[in-house]
Amino acid sequence: MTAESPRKIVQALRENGAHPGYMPGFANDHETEALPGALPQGMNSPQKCEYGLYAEQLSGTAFTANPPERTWCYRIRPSVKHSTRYTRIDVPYWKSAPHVLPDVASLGQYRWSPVEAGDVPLNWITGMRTMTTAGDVNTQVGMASHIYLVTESMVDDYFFSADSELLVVPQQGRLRFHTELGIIDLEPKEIAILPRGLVYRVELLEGPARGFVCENYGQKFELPARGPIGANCLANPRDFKAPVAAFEDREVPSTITVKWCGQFHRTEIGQSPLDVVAWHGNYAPYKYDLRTYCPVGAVLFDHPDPSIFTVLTAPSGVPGTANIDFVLFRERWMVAEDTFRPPWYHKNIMSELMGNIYGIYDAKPEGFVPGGMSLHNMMLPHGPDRDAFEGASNADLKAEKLDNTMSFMFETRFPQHLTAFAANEAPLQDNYIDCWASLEKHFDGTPGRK
Ligand SMILES: O=C(O)Cc1cc(O)ccc1O
Ligand SMILES: [Fe+2]
Repeated sequence: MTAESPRKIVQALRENGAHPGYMPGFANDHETEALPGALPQGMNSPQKCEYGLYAEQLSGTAFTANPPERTWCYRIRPSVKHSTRYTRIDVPYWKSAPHVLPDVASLGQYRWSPVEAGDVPLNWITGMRTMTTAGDVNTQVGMASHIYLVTESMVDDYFFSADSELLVVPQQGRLRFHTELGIIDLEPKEIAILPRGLVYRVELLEGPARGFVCENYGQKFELPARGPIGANCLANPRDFKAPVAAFEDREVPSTITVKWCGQFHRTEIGQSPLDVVAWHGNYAPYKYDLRTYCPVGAVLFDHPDPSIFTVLTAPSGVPGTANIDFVLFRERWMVAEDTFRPPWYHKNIMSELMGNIYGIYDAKPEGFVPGGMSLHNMMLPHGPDRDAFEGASNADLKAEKLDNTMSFMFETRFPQHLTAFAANEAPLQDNYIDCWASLEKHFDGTPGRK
């Protein structure tokens, strides 16, 4: 086993005190209290709550959804207690769909080098850089992809998105999400899901921090149907961790910024809104260690569709056709015989936004670097670059470990539109298309495998 193996990680966690701050399970019905007895038992709305707390429900699905997702919070003050009306503010780099610019061509194969943070301090809100948008935030379909750059903490400033759930994929640095429902620490090789409507602030633990965000306007991410794979492997439910309750009783002038229908609004509040002393329910943030993802793949020949590597999927309402699939390309053994092992050449009705967390991606040995992104939009051809093609076509097909590699894909059924930032400001690799230019013609009309 390597240093990165799940067994070693679990052992290390035990030695360090076994993460007292998290509860295992995907979309479990959790209960947690930071003060003894704060959580009512057997009912949700007692006439008076323990400690003088207020009961408040956060509904993440329609009341009548099946299953409904909601969480009961027992808090120092109800969230409605804020001191000013909402004031519209500008967050110029965080865009929402529909955002189709007449002078930006989204049709094309695109690749970007890593976006770097400059000298201006950036927090979770000001450092969000939208790369693509798809669908429509108002009708709750589609998504946006972002790069985040964080060089400073939010202190008495809080945020929530009414538009979306955020899937956070760190690539560099460490962040702490102080949320209404508890604290999540996040670093590369982990992901977090921040549900729609949840209030939080983001502290920089180790900077600069950079990563990718998939902003899901639609139905929540869920575990994919397992079909013939059966009950185990891929992302196992127990490896998702929700935080235990943690609250702040802090009376200081604070702000809450709300993303709502693509606009940003701010209100002032006289205290920390992270004042939930106890909660129970199945609508919560969670984190997941990507090293616990157990890949299943070709054990004899051929290359399966990348859906085999789906970590989470957000349904679109059309069965089998996701609003978003979150797909992980991680370390694994390649053993397929008489097979071209890297991804094949293809055109896809879904649009593919990829990011590199670390290492080398097998279809693109050069240019697709950690922190970088690529976009292969709806029905646009792509596949291995020339070196990957020639290398894999002539390789000695012994069992080989693809080691030290982690890339991912946000794959959506909707075409993705570039923002002006992606087209003009981010480090676009203008020569990306050339990576296929030197693919040779091998055909000469005579039979034989060449
Ligand atoms: O384009 C890509 O590199 C992503 C991808 C990987 C794969 O193994 C099969 C299809 C696919 O789109
Ligand atoms: Fe692809």
